[in-house]
Amino acid sequence: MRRAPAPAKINLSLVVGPLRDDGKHEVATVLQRVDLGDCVSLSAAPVLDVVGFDGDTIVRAALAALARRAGVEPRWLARIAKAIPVAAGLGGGSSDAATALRLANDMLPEPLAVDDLAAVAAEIGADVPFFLRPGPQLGTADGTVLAPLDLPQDYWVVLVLPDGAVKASTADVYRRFDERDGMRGFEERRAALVDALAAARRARDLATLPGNDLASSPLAGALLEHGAFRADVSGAGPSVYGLFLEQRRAEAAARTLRTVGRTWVTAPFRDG
Ligand SMILES: C[C@@](CO)(OP(=O)(O)O)[C@H](O)COP(=O)(O)OP(=O)(O)OC[C@H]1O[C@@H](n2ccc(N)nc2=O)[C@H](O)[C@@H]1O
Ligand SMILES: Nc1ncnc2c1ncn2[C@@H]1O[C@H](COP(=O)(O)OP(=O)(O)O)[C@@H](O)[C@H]1O
Repeated sequence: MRRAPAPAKINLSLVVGPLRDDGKHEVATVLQRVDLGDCVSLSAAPVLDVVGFDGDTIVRAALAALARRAGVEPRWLARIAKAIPVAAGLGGGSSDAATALRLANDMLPEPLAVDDLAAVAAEIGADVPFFLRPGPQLGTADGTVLAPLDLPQDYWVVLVLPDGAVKASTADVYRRFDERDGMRGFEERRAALVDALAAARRARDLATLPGNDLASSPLAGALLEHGAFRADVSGAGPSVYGLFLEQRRAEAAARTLRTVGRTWVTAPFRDG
């Protein structure tokens, strides 16, 4: 049996552009894994089975796609221990899928090359290839073309999932963006993100990254009032994150915001 963590992500920036012919949007997004995570374990089994989380479709689809690409039968039992809230904009399903792909690929007699594994991941979802890579990444095209970023990691992250917030599907959130005609000026907004990334040497500099074009929340303002140097919605929401320089202030903010929803104090995920 092999086991590995499947960390959540936040989008430190999410610049959205035009709808493409394949139904996805051009984006430029800064993806950062955080230390709140699921755990995925994998063992050899007579058939493909996924246990531990009843609603899983994505780990199953990923393992089936890997087996097809590798020309083998999908003979794995995956076990998911869920800690990341579901449909919260924190990428839990994508992270589970990427972790399962990595573990299963390592068990193949002839593992797929890194690029082939990333291609299988991209078939499963736009966020999945990111979770195959270490460290923060800039995601472009539909989010699956990745480039590593050398960003500060010395801050605390408060996550808030507001009570009663039901996530519209990611597809609906992108559709609403189209209705707002938000894709105007995409090239300029993407260039502004690249410039801000080049300038980000200290944690506090992350405050100058462009925000989230898809979603906004008054909770971001509340986190800033509690001392966050940056706060925004993660992905299509509804989770909101705040970045703090001091653990003490992060914990105080999380305690106060427990009146509006579930909160976590975490930090950038470190490999190894
Ligand atoms: C918004 C983001 C930000 O990281 O994440 P979440 O908030 O869902 O975690 C991603 O772009 C979501 O990635 P993911 O959740 O993997 O999306 P997918 O399964 O590939 O696509 C679901 C649907 O979202 C829309 N979609 C997704 C990615 C993209 N670049 N453009 C889109 O328009 C499409 O309608 C697609 O059918
Ligand atoms: N292993 C899984 N973990 C979480 N969600 C899953 C999983 N498999 C399928 N899903 C479905 O994927 C959708 C997106 O879930 P998730 O990845 O948690 O959130 P998000 O896309 O908001 O980051 C949910 O509707 C959920 O039911």
